[in-house]
Formats: sequence, C-alpha cells, structure tokens
Amino acid sequence: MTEEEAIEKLKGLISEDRLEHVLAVKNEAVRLAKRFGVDVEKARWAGLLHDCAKGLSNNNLLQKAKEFGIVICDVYQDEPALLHAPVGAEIAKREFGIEDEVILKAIKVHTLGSSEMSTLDKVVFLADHIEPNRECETIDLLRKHIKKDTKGRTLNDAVRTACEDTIRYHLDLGETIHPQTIKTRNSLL
Ligand SMILES: Nc1ncnc2c1ncn2[C@@H]1O[C@H](COP(=O)(O)OP(=O)(O)O)[C@@H](O)[C@H]1O
Repeated sequence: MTEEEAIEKLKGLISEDRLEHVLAVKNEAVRLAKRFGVDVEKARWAGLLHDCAKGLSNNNLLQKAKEFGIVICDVYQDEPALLHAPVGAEIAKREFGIEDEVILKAIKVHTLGSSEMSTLDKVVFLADHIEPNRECETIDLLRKHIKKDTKGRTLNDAVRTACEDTIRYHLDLGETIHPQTIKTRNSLL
C-alpha cells in the first residue's frame, strides 16, 4: 500500500481533525527520526497509522480487543479509549498490511509507552505530544529537550517529561491513571 492509499483509507476511519493531527505526527516523527538517527520510513508509517483505531467507539474498541486477544486490564475496562493504541497496531497489521513488528510496536506503545522503548517508539511517542497543533503546559520544555546537543539523554528526558505531564493532567482531574505511564516514566529516570 502506498502512503496516498493509506491516507485515503484513513479518511474512512477517522475524522478530518484527527487526520490533520495524524499527518502532523507523521511529519514530526520524520523530523525526529532524522534528528535521532532512526529509520525515517518506519517513523513515517508508525506516525501515519498510530491513531488508525481512534475513530472506534468504546464498545467497538473492547470488542476488537477481545477479538485480537489483547488482555483487557481494569484500567482499559474503565477507559476503553486507551485501547486505540494496541487495537490500532492490530488494524495496521490486518488492514494496512504492515508486517514490520518494529513499526507495529511503536503504534502499540504510543499512548502509554513501555519500560523497554526503542528509539523509534520514543520518536513516535514524542511526535504525538509535540506536533505543532498540540498544546500542553510543558510543550516548550518538551520542544527544548530535543534541541539540546546530547542526543540520547534528551530524547529520554523529553519522553519522561511527557509521561509526567500525562500523570499530572489526570491527577489534577481526579481521573484514573494507567500505571504503565508511571512505569515508563520510572524507566527513564
Ligand atoms: N496513563 C494514562 N492514564 C489514563 N489516561 C491516559 C493515560 N495516558 C493517556 N491517557 C489518555 O488517553 C487518551 C489518548 O491518549 P493519546 O494517545 O496520547 O492521545 P491521542 O490519541 O489524542 O493522540 C487521552 O485522552 C489521554 O489523556
């Protein structure tokens, strides 16, 4: 499937606003991939498809997760929207023909991260947080992290800061926090 064909397919799955975000994440992922020496094509595809399941309702996400054999923890049960990442990886494989496990993992962990993130995983995770349409309290800090000279450390710092933003955000709203975000953050200390 070409990139143009994938974009056409995405138009049938997600809203126009979401597609705009997806294209911005793709561009940001490509930029970060060049900055951090990651395969640009893998970053492009992971960025393009990271939210391919975002248009599914909570019920559909739960249904698909069961169908795909994804383990549904208590937090997923309460916040099925979080399932769009692992379900999206399966849809990327089954419906977009992505076979590269490296790309599929970057899609799978783009929301909660993982304690064992590859550089590609971090690039896609961060691209989702800092694409130009995004706003969050520490966005300037996040963008500054990746401008510094020391490559490896800054990417880790930026992902850790993004996790801390997410934790603080849900804490302030009194919402459930998926423990994987905390594990991801701790793994980057
Ligand atoms: N650790 C977490 N616990 C609970 N909700 C979370 C957690 N991490 C992210 N979320 C929420 O899950 C949703 C999807 O997150 P994300 O994939 O980062 O955003 P998007 O799909 O809009 O790019 C958002 O509403 C976000 O706030």
